[in-house]
Amino acid sequence: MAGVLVMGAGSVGAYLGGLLALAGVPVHFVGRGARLAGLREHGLRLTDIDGLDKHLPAARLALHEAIPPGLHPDLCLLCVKSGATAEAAALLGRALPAGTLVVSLQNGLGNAQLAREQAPQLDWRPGMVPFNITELGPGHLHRGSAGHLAVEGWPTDVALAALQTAWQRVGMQLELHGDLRPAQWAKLLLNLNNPINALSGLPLREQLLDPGYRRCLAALQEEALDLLNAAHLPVARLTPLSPRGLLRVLRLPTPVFKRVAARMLRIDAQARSSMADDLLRGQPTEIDMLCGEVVRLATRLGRQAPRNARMQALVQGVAARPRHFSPVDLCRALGVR
Ligand SMILES: NC(=O)C1=CN([C@@H]2O[C@H](COP(=O)(O)OP(=O)(O)OC[C@H]3O[C@@H](n4cnc5c(N)ncnc54)[C@H](OP(=O)(O)O)[C@@H]3O)[C@@H](O)[C@H]2O)C=CC1
Ligand SMILES: CC(C)(CO)C(=O)C(=O)O
Repeated sequence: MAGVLVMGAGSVGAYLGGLLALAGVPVHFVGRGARLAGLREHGLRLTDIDGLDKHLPAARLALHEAIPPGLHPDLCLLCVKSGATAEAAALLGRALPAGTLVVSLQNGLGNAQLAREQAPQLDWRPGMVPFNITELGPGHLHRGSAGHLAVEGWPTDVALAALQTAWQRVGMQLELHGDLRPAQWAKLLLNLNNPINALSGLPLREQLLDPGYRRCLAALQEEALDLLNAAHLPVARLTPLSPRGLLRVLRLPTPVFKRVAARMLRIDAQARSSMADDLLRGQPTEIDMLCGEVVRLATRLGRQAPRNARMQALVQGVAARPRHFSPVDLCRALGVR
């Protein structure tokens, strides 16, 4: 590949761009603040749950505070949080040649469309990152769970085919989907755990081992699944269990859950959701793109999503006045038995 631009060199951008750099692709990273400073001082260390441990010294990284003028990348990876999408998309629209393919590797369903509205001349594609990436120290990104990346596209998309080949060289699988929405909804269902994880104050694995938090997750997912069913919107299967099967498994007693969901629990002991990271850093959360999307779906159907709406309000409240919710407190707040 001639080159890739990473817009937003945070957890996802630095990790996935770093893998491309390891595969020999010229990568330009645009970042800011402490994250960029960390990369400049320490370079990039990439580790994962399967034993990867690679270091790219800062001298080998093309790090920028703004998109370098005159850049003609094969494609761009948009890796900013949802609240920064509109601004980043407008900057990309001014800097990149018309027709450049830009993949949104962001959670939720609405980011690619939001970006398209800012810069319609670029070729925006939604993407999906199924695994967790955490910054373990300045410049040190760690993948703490597993899965295949997915992007909306076809094998005839030359830039995507090259991206697929480059990532494959370093063990990262990318699937192309003609319509990504079923996979995006499936990912959103899993992301309904993000606010629970953030409010629990616990690492993901420990939080999922608590039956009260799991009942809250099952309640949020069930509400969303009933609405998706009513709207005739298909949901992809991202895990060995179907989305409905997962509801039953989440409600099992913990010793049985541990056995049945062994693959789902293959998460690093320290990994937290990206929303937990946001709350810890005092940054805006993506709750509107997750529970908010479920509430909007309910409104479109003339129905309600009271539990997702309540969760949205809880996260907004905690962002203003930090606190943690015990499983009992959270079940009570969401009206879950
Ligand atoms: N982390 C994870 O495990 C996963 C995350 N995701 C999704 O991926 C997306 C990115 O998440 P994540 O990597 O965790 O986010 P991070 O906050 O770690 O990274 C985003 C980075 O982009 C920077 N940024 C934002 N706007 C600009 C700009 N205009 N110019 C330069 N830099 C900019 C941010 O700076 P600043 O902080 O100053 O705003 C930040 O450093 C989100 O939608 C998230 O939900 C999906 C799956 C897993
Ligand atoms: C991988 C997962 C589901 C949980 O870490 C995530 O998408 C996130 O943290 O935003």
